[in-house]
Amino acid sequence: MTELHFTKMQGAGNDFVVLDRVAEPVEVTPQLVRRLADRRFGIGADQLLLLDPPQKAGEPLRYRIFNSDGDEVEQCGNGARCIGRFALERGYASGDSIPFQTMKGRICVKREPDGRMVADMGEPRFQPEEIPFRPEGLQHRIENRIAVWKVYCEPLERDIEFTVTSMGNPHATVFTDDVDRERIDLIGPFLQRHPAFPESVNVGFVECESAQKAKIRVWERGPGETLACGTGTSAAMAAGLMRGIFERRVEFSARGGALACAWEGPGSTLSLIGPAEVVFTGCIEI
Ligand SMILES: N[C@H](CCC[C@H](N)C(=O)O)C(=O)O
Repeated sequence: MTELHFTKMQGAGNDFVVLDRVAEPVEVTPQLVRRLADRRFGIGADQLLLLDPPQKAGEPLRYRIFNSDGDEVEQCGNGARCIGRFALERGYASGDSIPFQTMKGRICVKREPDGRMVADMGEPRFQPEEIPFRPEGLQHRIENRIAVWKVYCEPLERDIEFTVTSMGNPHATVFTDDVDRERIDLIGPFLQRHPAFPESVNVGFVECESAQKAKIRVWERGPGETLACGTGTSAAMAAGLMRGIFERRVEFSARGGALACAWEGPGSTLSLIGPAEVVFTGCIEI
């Protein structure tokens, strides 16, 4: 048995177990991820975040993400802010910002004077092959600068419309009049199982209050509904800007807290602003 030191963190209620493998190399298997993420037999988390040494000389530290089901995924926005704060407080960078290498490219995280963290999430992508999304046979219309897809949702016995965005990981965004009444527990798994999403998908539900304000819920790939989803919020803001629904900065209220996104449009990267808090540190026998 060995002792594994961990830090429990959360960003707007999306919670993480963070491991510093620069200081404490440990083999991480899907079984270990599931055990650490288990809310009764383990520590409990939506995702496990790894801070790893650079993969190649001259590259930044590596940031890896595992969903609570043990699968490694490409990106996690709330996790980016948390791992950024974690790495800065451990002195892995001087100043108030730090870059990371992720599975799908480089991101950078910066500490704001008010204590919130800003994650530069890269440029949102919308082409089906970038998601990945295989819309064969699905109807769509072009709204402003983006395709809005339509699919018949058997569990609801009605059509649903969504846009697709990649933030490195795949997202479908459903705009709705009442986010609290949406059966996201039916629509989420339905789209995740749909053959159009060969790598499944995170499904966001957005209720616009104005061009600068919205409520959001996300049925994530992996844990299901989380209290907040950073990449889902980023994908929703990007899709909304392309549809002409949102302006270039939007304040979101998720069930676990407040997030904000700023994006100037295609050709620029999107910023995700929000909290990143340490809940407790500990060690566990593995
Ligand atoms: N469930 C996501 C990963 C975590 C995303 C979320 N927690 C965030 O803050 O972006 C996926 O399978 O792509």
